[in-house]
Amino acid sequence: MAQIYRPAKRRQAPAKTSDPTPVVGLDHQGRGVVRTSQGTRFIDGALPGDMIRYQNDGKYTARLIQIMTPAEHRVEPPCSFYQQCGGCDLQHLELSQQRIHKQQVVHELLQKFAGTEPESWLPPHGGDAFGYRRRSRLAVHWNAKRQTLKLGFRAKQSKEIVAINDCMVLEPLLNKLLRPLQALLPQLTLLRWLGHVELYAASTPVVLLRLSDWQVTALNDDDRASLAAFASAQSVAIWFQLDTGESIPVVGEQALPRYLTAIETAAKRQQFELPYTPGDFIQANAASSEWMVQQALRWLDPQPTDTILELYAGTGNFSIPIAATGAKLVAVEGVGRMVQRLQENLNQALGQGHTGTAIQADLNQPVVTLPNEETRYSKALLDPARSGAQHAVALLAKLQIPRIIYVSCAPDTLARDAGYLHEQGYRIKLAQVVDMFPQTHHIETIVWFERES
Ligand SMILES: C[S@@+](CC[C@H](N)C(=O)[O-])C[C@H]1O[C@@H](n2cnc3c(N)ncnc32)[C@H](O)[C@@H]1O
Repeated sequence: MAQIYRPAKRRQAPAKTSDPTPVVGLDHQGRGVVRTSQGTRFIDGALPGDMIRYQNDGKYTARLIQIMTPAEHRVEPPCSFYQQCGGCDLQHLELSQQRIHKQQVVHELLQKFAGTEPESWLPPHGGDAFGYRRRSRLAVHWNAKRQTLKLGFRAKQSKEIVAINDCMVLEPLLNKLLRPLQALLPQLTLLRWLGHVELYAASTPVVLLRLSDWQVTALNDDDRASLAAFASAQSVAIWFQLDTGESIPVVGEQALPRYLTAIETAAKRQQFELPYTPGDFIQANAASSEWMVQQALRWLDPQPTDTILELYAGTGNFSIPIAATGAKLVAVEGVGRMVQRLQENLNQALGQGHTGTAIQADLNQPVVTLPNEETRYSKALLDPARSGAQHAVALLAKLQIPRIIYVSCAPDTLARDAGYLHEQGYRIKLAQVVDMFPQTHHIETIVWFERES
């Protein structure tokens, strides 16, 4: 009989637990940093000032095994899901220190990757520590064999779903929907097409069910009755989102929900209610967003003589307050249906004779053509997604726009883009962190660039 050579399976040596090691930093993803003769390691849950033991679990990462001496600003995380849920990864750090840390991260990334730093910082702006999220996406997993449902958030560093029935950062109105939703979903035939659930709490609360491979005509009477009973008991509207990206109201209030934006000057405050389609972007934290819009507008200082270019405009959170000052506005957004909504919002909020134009363009393309290419813009505001605005900042620099207000939700891409603007002759006059996502490592920053003449 032929003998087949089989190499002995290599046994992985069990990971070694480190000696007691001091944590010396906190990175922009909220991970503690240790430095040893073998290199740097990033460790979830560790804080600068902790003395810890850890085990390596990746090329640059390690797992926290024991906190031998806790850092001065370490606190007991109040959420019972903290150990498993990947959501609020800075709950173990005192809130005021979270904000100091966020500013420090942006400062260091700007120094390191942009080779520049702001001439001044304003202290971080903070709002409510909990109960602030008015928009959230919940992952769903239905185990048909066991007939069990998981509705919640992804676990730390994993695709696993942690079932959550109480989330401390959700607006209470949304938090109270979690248990009833966990009871509702297993009753629905359409559960097998359900990809995820989104919750919105701006005007009418909305539950959006994201369905894959599904036809509206397939909604059966039992499902419709269950959804209607839920919508009525919980005072919510239920919407479906289809593969096309289109969202449709199914039961409950059929009109579009609305979010608020405003412009405030010493003389007056003007508030606008902007319709939006569930599934499209709205800022997650209503109070911080409203504050941020005011701050960005104070720095932008729109005047009726200005022509302002706004990039990544969404449905008008900044655009409507800017155009309300009488400044001429060209607002660019990538998603076609949001551009349409933005133009309608401008028309409805500001009435006849306003000077706001919404246009569609993919700002991730290296070349973006704006209408009336000869237009001289006096100021610009941009608010990109996490991937930043690599090509868009090149456009702004090419147009030689004297003042740029950059609203960023990702400090690493902000630093990259700031580096480019710095090379093109811009300085950072002022910066401020807005704590839009307390308890998490996510960092929102407003940065004011001025072009050296
Ligand atoms: C962070 S949101 C800001 C929206 C708006 N400023 C607000 O406060 O509601 C980013 C916006 O950029 C849009 N966007 C993302 N990628 C884009 C692209 N490649 N080109 C143009 N717009 C894009 C998104 O649709 C979204 O509306």
